[in-house]
Amino acid sequence: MATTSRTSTILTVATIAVGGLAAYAIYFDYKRRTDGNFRRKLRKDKKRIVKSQASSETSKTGADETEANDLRGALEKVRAEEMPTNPEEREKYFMAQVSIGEQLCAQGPVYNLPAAMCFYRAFRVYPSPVELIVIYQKTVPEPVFKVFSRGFRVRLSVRKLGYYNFFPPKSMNVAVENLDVPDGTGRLMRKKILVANKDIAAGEVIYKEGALVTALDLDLQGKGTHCSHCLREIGDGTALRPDSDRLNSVYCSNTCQLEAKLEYQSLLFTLEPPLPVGLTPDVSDSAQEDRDAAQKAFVAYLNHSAKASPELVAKFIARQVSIETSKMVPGGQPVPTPALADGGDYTLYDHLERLRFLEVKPGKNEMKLLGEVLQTALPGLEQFVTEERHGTLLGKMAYNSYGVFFGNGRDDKPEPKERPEDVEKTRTPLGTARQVGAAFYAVSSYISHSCAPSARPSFDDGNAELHLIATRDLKKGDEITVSYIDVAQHEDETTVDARRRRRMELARGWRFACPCTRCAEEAAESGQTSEESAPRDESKVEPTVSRAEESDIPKP
Ligand SMILES: C[S@@+](CC[C@H](N)C(=O)[O-])C[C@H]1O[C@@H](n2cnc3c(N)ncnc32)[C@H](O)[C@@H]1O
Repeated sequence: MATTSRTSTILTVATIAVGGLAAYAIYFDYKRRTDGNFRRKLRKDKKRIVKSQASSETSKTGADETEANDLRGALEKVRAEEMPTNPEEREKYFMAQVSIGEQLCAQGPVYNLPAAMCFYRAFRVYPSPVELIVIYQKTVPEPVFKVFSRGFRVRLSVRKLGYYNFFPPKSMNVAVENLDVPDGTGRLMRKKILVANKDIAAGEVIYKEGALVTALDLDLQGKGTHCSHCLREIGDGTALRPDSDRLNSVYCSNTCQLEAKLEYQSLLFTLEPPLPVGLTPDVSDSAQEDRDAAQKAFVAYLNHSAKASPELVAKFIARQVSIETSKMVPGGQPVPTPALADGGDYTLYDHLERLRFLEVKPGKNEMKLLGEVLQTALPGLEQFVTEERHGTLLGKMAYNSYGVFFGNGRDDKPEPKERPEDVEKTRTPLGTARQVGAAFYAVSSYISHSCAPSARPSFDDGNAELHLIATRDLKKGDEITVSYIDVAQHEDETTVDARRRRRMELARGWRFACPCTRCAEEAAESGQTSEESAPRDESKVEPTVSRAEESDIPKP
């Protein structure tokens, strides 16, 4: 592949990783509108195909319907076929299918569907589906590519609707269920809850879950007391301090240093090649200077904001890009990829897409500063971090993150300068003030709050891996809850005070009125009948998710 074409493929794969597979269509459209070479190539392909097809173009009446049925039938057939399992056979199969597909393309429009199915078979065994679509888009004749894309869209919707059949992995002993609850305006909103999928005894570990991204509290960054990647406490003088790291990161081990480098650090906070060896486009000295300046400005912003969510967003984007692009290097160093589903070919973006969030207003210039870090590392990547996407990502990180704490937590965290309602909150049963950092988890994000929770997060390995422990015996199907806040009644509080404090913190951080039995019982005991200033639940899901998920919620 020529260098420029290779570079643009890498970039497209990276941008799709950020936006999800569905964003591919938007990218395609963008390229068509803006890229002269791309348009010329399409026109050329089109002419060639139109010429070969003109002779056999007949009446189209009823053709669409027949085509759709034929396509569905053909996809079903391919899905039922066995796929080779070992890598060499898969490669041979891939080459054979592409070659037959190419031959069929030359045979005229009657063969468009069989040709597209060959490309679809090849697609099923290719390790980086995103990359292959980009290549197909550039090389497969347009009419055949159209049939393939239609099939691909069918596959996307099947994939979308089937997500919870694969996620979370059965080995985690939990499942996601729907719960339709009043939203405070007379309508129902669909919440997701986590339930046990087997009986679990009090004290047992329900599951262990690794963080998708972490952010050490900014006042601890660079101190050498905690690992910037896994958040582990580090013994005196044993911290590894890589040179020229803009964030001042330190690591507890070579493993953490390498993981961080592969997942996000190279792209965001160093001048090292942002992508695996062999994929990084050449960069000039002046571009490196721009990169340096952009990273310094972003880090200055992070330190000033003292919030974890902007850092979590940046690391999440970088990790997606690293995972997807690393698949393009056969035999290269694999970027650690979390096993979050029992098959189903889901990307990191799929695990984020369905999560509920509150809208947040990013800090001034935040998106621009992040965009410049991305743009100076991989020019073009920034175009996918639109204002809307950035706001959504930020909302999801801020709303779903857990605080990581060890033992009883720290007690030396600086007092926040913001107003109480603006202080960033993570789910921490000891209170956010006691965490050493924040971390984002795909499965644990689904756990609802209760003031008398059925489980608690614990970090017993001394790092950011979350161990979920049952606080009482659970039966299969029971809801798993944790406390998002400190729910203990403190010595200086009456029951009424403690209840009020809990409800205030939940309203500030997550904007919902806790309906748990403890809140209800305590209200009844103290003779409170009406709810004091219950906030309307303003949390939401992305429109693509609500359209699919909420269409079957009963209307009032
Ligand atoms: C971080 S999300 C947890 C996952 C969420 N249950 C979902 O539907 O995706 C937090 C949101 O879940 C809902 N939630 C959590 N605990 C709740 C509870 N005890 N009662 C009602 N809603 C709750 C609220 O909408 C809250 O803002």
